[in-house]
Amino acid sequence: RQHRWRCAEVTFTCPEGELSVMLLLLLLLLLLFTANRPKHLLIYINPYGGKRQGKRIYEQKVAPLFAAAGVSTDVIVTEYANHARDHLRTEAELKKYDGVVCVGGDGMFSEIIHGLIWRTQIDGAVDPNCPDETLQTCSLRIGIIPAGSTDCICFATVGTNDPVTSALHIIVGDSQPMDVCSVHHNNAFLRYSVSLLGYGFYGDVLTDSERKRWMGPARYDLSGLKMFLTHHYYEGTVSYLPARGIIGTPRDAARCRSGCVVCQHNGKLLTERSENDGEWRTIRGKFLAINAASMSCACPRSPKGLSPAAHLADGTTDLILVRKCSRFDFLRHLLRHTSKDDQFDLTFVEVHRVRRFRFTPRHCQSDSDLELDLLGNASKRQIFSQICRDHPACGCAPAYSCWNCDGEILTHTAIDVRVHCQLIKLFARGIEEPAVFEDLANPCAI
Ligand SMILES: CCCCCCCCCCCCC/C=C/[C@@H](O)[C@H](COP(=O)(O)O)NC(=O)CCCCC
Ligand SMILES: Nc1ncnc2c1ncn2[C@@H]1O[C@H](COP(=O)(O)OP(=O)(O)O)[C@@H](O)[C@H]1O
Ligand SMILES: [Ca+2]
Repeated sequence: RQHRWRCAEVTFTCPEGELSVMLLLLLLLLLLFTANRPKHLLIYINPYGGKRQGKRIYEQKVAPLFAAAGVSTDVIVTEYANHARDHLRTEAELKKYDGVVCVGGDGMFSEIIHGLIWRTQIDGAVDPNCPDETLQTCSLRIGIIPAGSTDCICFATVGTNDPVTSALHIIVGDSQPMDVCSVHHNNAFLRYSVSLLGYGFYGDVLTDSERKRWMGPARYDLSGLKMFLTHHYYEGTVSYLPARGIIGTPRDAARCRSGCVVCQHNGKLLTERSENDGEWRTIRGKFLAINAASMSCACPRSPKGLSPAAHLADGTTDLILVRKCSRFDFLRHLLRHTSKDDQFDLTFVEVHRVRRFRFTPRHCQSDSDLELDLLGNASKRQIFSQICRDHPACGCAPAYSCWNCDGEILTHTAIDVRVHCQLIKLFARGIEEPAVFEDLANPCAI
């Protein structure tokens, strides 16, 4: 609640008519030319997200504010999934606008960035399929009016999921840079991600929850419980390029806040330096979850987020590996998403701040890789007998999961992920620290 903004009317009185006209003109000029306020916005509403209230939220809470602030709008209510993405990619006359706004959840935001980033690369003659290309930054800012199920991107950039607050951040023209991960497979582009890329637990929760969409946001709670009880683990190899020379670690007590110096420092450093600096590291094992959090992923379900010290715009993602453990231990880890305890202070959890990572599930590894896994001299048959011992009930190879990519299912399992520092900008300013009242002895002075 402390991050909520509200409108207020202030009446100024001025004894002289001429002076009041001058002040009014000055104010109008300031608003027109000095502030970075948007004047014309392209708005996409997902009528299908969250509790299906997107259209009502926009019409009742947001449109009147835009009108009062003199912001003109072109509004499109989407008619099908990927409508907004495809419109932005091919049709939208982007030159007319100062920004694009989505009304919906993380899935709707994802559509917008896919449309905008794709369009920017094609216009700039950059090949989005090449994972090593330096992507062009998008010039249009993006606003989010939360009307989805988790709304983690809004919560982690504003501090609250409140349509009025988000509308006011858009109106005053705030600007918050944000990192974007590109996801590729064999030199083919798959998706972009800004919040959570999760394999295993979060991939399974998402797949199961999509079948329960009729339940609205509560679908995640039911699927979360079901997947917790199912307790699947997945084998594979994770390789990563640690972020070197940057300030900040995933275990810091400090948080990414408005005007974050870590983002400013690392952003500058990483744009100047070749990202291939450093050595790749490899980890093989059995995991309950592999999560990459490019921001804290804070949301009402997890107010600190999956990686509380992650940064919005530092050019890195926090790679969290939760190794196979008992249900009880996994529950301890999950409960720490919701409490103040350090969720990484567990023997089966490790976290690395990285610029790039790859994952290959066990079933995609070549035979020679598999043989190497088992001390070099194990035959393929021995490897399969190992698998069957782990799954006595079904006697088959272990199942494989999918990736949860900002709440969208990604069925490719073997992926190559690279962080693009500050590729997009939001109409936000990061989470503001609560005001510190210094003059407590004299509250009137405050
Ligand atoms: C037994 C106690 C369990 C407590 C678990 C609490 C877990 C909270 C995790 C929050 C993760 C947030 C990451 C955000 C992901 C969103 O992008 C994604 C899509 O959002 P939207 O399009 O708005 O619906 N949401 C999810 O994947 C939901 C994950 C919920 C898992 C329980
Ligand atoms: N008009 C529409 N009909 C059906 N699906 C849509 C429509 N517009 C957008 N979508 C899709 O709806 C999905 C969920 O959207 P989102 O806004 O994230 O809501 P939620 O937070 O409830 O998941 C996204 O995959 C998006 O592409
Ligand atoms: Ca980041």
